[in-house]
Amino acid sequence: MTVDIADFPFRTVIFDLDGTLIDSAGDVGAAVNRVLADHGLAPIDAEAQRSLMGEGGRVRTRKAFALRGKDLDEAELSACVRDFVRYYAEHPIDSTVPYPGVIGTLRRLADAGVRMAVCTNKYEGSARDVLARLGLMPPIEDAAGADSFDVRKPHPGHILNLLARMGAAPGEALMVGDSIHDVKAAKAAGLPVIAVSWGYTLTPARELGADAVIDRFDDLLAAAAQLPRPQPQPG
Ligand SMILES: O=C(O)COP(=O)(O)O
Ligand SMILES: [Mg+2]
Repeated sequence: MTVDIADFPFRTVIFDLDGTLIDSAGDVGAAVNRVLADHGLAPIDAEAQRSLMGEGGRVRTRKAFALRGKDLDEAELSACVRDFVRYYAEHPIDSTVPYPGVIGTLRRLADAGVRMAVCTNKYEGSARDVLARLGLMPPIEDAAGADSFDVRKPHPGHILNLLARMGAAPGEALMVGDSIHDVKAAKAAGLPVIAVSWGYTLTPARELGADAVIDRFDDLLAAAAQLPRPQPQPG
């Protein structure tokens, strides 16, 4: 189905990053495995690494060590997270790529004047670095991470603070993500949400409670066109 971009009903789109715009689990997982190796622990395989995506580096590091039978106290965890961030920064895009259709779709949206930003549980610095290296910033104009505000997904404040920072109206915004954290944050913030089915979620995308699900990034415009149009806010 071809969609006229002029019919795109939202002025702003907030995208989740990992598992939605970019396939990053390989590079993230390699950094996790380096930290485990520093502690004499065996690496975690690719499938398990994918299941650790979506809640950010601190949760991922804690769960990775737990999978290897080691419970870290808060100070040990902080040190391991610092190492993870450093290792990840050394090799952020060795295997990371935007999913098929991302670059073309973002370009079409940007050309139509739609504003776009990323709301991720990655740290903001890591997110900006990866987006810039992949040539996605612009068209992505802002990125908020786990450390940008005092709340993060699934808290709605992660999205709402980002929209406020952009000067964008929540009532005219759409969220797109791959996990239950994205859907919960969007719904609590009052945004319609489209789930993508190729991400890292263990829950099938159609069970996340999103307003629509897409199986290809190229279907984003058509799916958005089917959603109830945002109502202009008075004032
Ligand atoms: O787990 C992460 O580091 C971030 O994941 P997200 O981009 O899907 O929020
Ligand atoms: Mg994600």
